[in-house]
Amino acid sequence: GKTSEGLLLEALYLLYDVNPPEGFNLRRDVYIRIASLLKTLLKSENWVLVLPPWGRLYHWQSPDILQVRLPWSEFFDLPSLNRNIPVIEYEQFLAESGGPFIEQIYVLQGYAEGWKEGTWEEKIDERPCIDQLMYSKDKHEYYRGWFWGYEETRGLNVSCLSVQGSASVVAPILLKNTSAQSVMLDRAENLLHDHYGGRDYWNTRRSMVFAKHLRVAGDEFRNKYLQSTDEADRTHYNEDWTQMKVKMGTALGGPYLGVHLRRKDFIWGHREDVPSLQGAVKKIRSLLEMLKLERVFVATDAVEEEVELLKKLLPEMVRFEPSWEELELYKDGGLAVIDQWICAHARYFIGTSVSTFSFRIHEEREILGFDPKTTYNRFCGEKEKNCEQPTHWKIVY
Ligand SMILES: C[C@@H]1O[C@H](OP(=O)(O)OP(=O)(O)OC[C@H]2O[C@@H](n3cnc4c(=O)[nH]c(N)nc43)[C@H](O)[C@@H]2O)[C@@H](O)[C@H](O)[C@@H]1O
Repeated sequence: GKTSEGLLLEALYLLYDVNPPEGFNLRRDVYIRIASLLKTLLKSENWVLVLPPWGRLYHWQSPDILQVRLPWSEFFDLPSLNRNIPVIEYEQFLAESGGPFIEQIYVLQGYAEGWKEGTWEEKIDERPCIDQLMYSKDKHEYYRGWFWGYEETRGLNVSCLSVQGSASVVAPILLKNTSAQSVMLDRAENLLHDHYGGRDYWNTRRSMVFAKHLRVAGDEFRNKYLQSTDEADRTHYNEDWTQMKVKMGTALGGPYLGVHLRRKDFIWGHREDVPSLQGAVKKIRSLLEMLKLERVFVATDAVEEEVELLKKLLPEMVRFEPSWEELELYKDGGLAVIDQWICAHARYFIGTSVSTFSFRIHEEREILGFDPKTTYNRFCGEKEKNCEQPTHWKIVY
């Protein structure tokens, strides 16, 4: 993207996608990895990240609402993302680049031979594709693919890259690729973090500010049903995340216990680290007593029968139960964000083992300035012998 005099030409576009079965909060983690790759690219060329539209997620199961081709602005605040790295929505890419074409697609994969124990090295090589390609040629020899539900989009060239390493391992390949103006990395979850939990990680994480309309919906609910306001709870939020730096332990949180109870595919595998509903309620009651709290807010993906049982076991529980209009407006993704936002503002939080949904709540509370003791807690399975609690990832500014 440079002339011989070093002048910047038009932007180069980086696109990416993730393995279809992965959920929303795992995808948020992949965004952080890609953002650090983009920062590496920006050191020498003028790249822009094209945000992959949301849609057709396995966990978004509400019937009768169309949840595809959703822009990031449905869930996140675009100006906040842009204070970290240059990003644009896919629709803007289509308008700017003048057509529904992505010039180069690299499908990321592992190495067919695996890697030898004890000899970890970062590497990347163009290799034959291992799995069957999720792209097929149309009559013009262009590649069709999922492309987030944009049926007109085509790829001009598809090849596979075997990778082992952190996100920036791809940078040399993108930088030396002078011809393509748009490059997509598919199966981007194969890249690791450049530096998990470091300053760069946290800057990107802090820039992922939820869309204002979702925060407002969560705040109104806190106020109305949980007697929780930022004033009383000492959880002031700065609209400009670059200006927000709260001393740990400053936040008090609303007078309620926040709970994330991940169910569905987390219990179908009969995992040892996830409690029964009875077990979870027992823990909730003991926490309420210990914390001298009367209210409990529960975020869960439990199926209807389980919710009914929960209501019997824990009649005082408060949940965000959307009206039809609210469901249509916020969609499954927005409702999950509202649940997370309310959990993030609780006096004390307890989540589910290894759920990225719970992890993102931990981070939100870290940003708000909660004492880690009130955040890094999880339920234990009844049969679990050694119930290790979540790691405290301290925020770095
Ligand atoms: C087994 C693995 O689980 C991983 O899930 P995990 O980390 O919990 O977290 P997520 O990646 O967010 O996927 C779980 C999805 O389920 C819904 N969900 C879960 N809990 C709640 C809740 O309390 N409230 C609301 N409103 N919705 C909830 C929501 O759509 C969320 O994005 C997946 O990312 C992986 O792809 C894989 O499926």
